[in-house]
Amino acid sequence: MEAIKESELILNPDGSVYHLNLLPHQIADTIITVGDPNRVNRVAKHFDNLEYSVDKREFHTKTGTYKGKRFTVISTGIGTDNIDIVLNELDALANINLETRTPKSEHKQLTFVRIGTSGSIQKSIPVDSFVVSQKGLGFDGLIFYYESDKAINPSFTKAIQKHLKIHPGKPKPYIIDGDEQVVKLLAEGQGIKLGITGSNVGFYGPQGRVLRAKLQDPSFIDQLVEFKCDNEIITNLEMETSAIFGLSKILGHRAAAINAIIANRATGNFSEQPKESVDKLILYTLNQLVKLD
Ligand SMILES: O=P(O)(O)O[C@H]1O[C@H](CO)[C@@H](O)[C@H]1O
Ligand SMILES: O=c1cc[nH]c(=O)[nH]1
Repeated sequence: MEAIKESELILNPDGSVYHLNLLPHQIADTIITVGDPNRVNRVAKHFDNLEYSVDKREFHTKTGTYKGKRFTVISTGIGTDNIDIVLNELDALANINLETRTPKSEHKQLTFVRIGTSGSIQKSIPVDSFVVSQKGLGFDGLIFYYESDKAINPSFTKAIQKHLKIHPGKPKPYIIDGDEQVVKLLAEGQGIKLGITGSNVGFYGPQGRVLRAKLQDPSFIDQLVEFKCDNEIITNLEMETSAIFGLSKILGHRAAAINAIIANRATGNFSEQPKESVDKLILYTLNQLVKLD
């Protein structure tokens, strides 16, 4: 098999992958992703022991065990463009022989779980609640750079493309399923909501926020609120889930996401205790994930 060229799979002088600075033995099979680099320590402080701690740019990584299960927690920074880097480099660590630069003959499936913050678009989902993403709805267009026909949920993607009045200059929206088993496990807790999570390419205009710049389509959030397919609704907006779900499906991994709702866009409220909410979410998620095979 032909080796992947140095310009395509870039390795640092110590053999680690280019942006993450990680070596294959430094990652676990279960990987928690968070947007904020500061959140990595807030997850890893619960570990029984810490094996590795590696930082480069916004990508901070810690690997250790919690209740005997091995976890890696990594910050992705903000946005689906960073997810392209994080998912491809983590997959390379697991599934490419970095010495021969060829894909390994045996596929290793990783499990990705995003622990994030998000804004609810439904009145009925208050701040400080937790939402598990049954599906990711992408406005980013990232997966269309890959062969992704088999990754998308065809009926939901068709339904959202029909429902939304999307300006032709914007990427087409797409919907991807989260991993059924991991989603179910994360949704077990009392009061946890399930829904479709929208991932937008920005925090302000792309999520319908107006400060000074006027929106091309002021009805966008209302259109999202009204969408329903097979009794599933769009619950919340953030900036990474669609790409994590999409690339995981394309690369043969499992993915789920759970978000603390810190803003309610329908009522205009912001959480009075976002840090406490996220810390509660972290502990809940770790305790659920130790039950995973
Ligand atoms: O809190 P994190 O995980 O960063 O997630 C949300 O917060 C950031 C925006 O403030 C975006 O990354 C969004 O997805
Ligand atoms: O409304 C919100 C809150 C957190 N993160 C987002 O991307 N949007």
